[in-house]
Amino acid sequence: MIVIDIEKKMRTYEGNKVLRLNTQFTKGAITKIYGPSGSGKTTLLKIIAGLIIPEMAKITVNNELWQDTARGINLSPQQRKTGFVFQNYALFPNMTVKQHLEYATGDKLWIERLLHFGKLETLTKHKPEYLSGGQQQRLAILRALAIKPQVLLMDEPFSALDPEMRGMIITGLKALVGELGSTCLIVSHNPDEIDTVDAPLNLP
Ligand SMILES: Nc1ncnc2c1ncn2[C@@H]1O[C@H](COP(=O)(O)OP(=O)(O)OP(=O)(O)O)[C@@H](O)[C@H]1O
Repeated sequence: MIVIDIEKKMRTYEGNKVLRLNTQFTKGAITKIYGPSGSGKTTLLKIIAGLIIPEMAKITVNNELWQDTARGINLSPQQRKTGFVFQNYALFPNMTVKQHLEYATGDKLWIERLLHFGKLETLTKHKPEYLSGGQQQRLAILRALAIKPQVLLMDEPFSALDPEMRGMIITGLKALVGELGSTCLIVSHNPDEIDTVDAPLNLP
């Protein structure tokens, strides 16, 4: 579970805006995050991952304090070990599909399972430039899952997938999140994309 209380000034083209949030996200479940462009969806994910430092933050994950600006506590992104699916995938150009996963984990059985889940078993020797957009996006999802993260942060993770593939990935992802007991946040533009048990978070 993530318990979060944050304030972050955002420099937008309309002037300064403050992202304020005091809420919690359930373990073993997916929460969707909506909001107009520029409302701070990506910023929120990066704050949780430790990639953006807010003016005020208290973030607790499964009873472990990750950040408390009042007490000068701030775990590094490496210490937080979140799984992150970036909007632009951020794949390694010189690594094959399999190397991306081996870089994250030594668990060979888990890698096999992920490759099957992401329908990439036949493409293990390919580098990103030889993958389609949808295959690259699936690889980004698998890499994020490879570390069996307590916290899985996904920024528009299904945007390049066709409806059939999207349905399969979402079904598999829900099962994996439940199995790992991860807290998963998904930024989405499409309210109907994925139905979840938890109520969505709507940023103004
Ligand atoms: N490190 C930062 N410090 C201050 N402001 C930032 C920082 N990073 C981004 N911003 C600003 O915060 C605002 C919110 O950006 P963000 O990317 O979180 O929006 P978003 O809701 O994800 O939008 P979109 O749906 O278009 O991806 C933007 O105006 C952006 O310029």
